[in-house]
Amino acid sequence: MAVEAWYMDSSEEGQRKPHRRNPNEPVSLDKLKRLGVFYWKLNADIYETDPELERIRKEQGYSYMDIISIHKDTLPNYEEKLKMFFEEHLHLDDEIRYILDGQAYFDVRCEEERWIRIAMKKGDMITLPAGIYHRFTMDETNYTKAMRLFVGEPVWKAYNRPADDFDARQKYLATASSRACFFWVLRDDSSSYMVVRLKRTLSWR
Ligand SMILES: CSCCC(=O)/C(O)=C/O
Ligand SMILES: [Fe+2]
Repeated sequence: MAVEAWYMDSSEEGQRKPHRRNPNEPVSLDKLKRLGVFYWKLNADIYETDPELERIRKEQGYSYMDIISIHKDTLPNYEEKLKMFFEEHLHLDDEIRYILDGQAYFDVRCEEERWIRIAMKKGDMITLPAGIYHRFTMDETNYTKAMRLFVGEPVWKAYNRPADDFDARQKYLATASSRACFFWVLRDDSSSYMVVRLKRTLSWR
């Protein structure tokens, strides 16, 4: 089953709670793609030898990887780190995470400034694009083990919002809006003439 995502309610109650709206307002994988968030489902039981993971790493250039176990007994400065992860922030590079065990939430800001909560479970791998505002929290189980991947030498630096002046943010906004426009045309009218024209306008090859 694909990853589940939904628009969050606006309650201030515990960050680890699901914060679904009532009725629930699900978010599709297509919507996530339009935001530049990409998803794979893998078999985490064989991550050490998984040819599918190898293929993705080669294809995407994810040369670096390490594993982080997030639990109060395993992560030094657990509370402080969780507080930091939950601040709305961006990175200048893509954030790539693969859940090997346990579960947790990533929240991403959509174009309308609403929070989308992505429920990450064992076997879920996502990339959050450079420049997207997001945050991370444990859920009520308080445990996850994740593989962190990176293109080249990792840079973990996070910039809390507001961080609008960074090139990565401006680039993100430009590509997200062209992507949204492109998907809109595809949905509205997939006539090849329109699509080709739009690709040209956006300099897409
Ligand atoms: C699951 S890894 C911890 C979270 C993190 O590294 C990050 O940058 C969250 O946005
Ligand atoms: Fe982050």
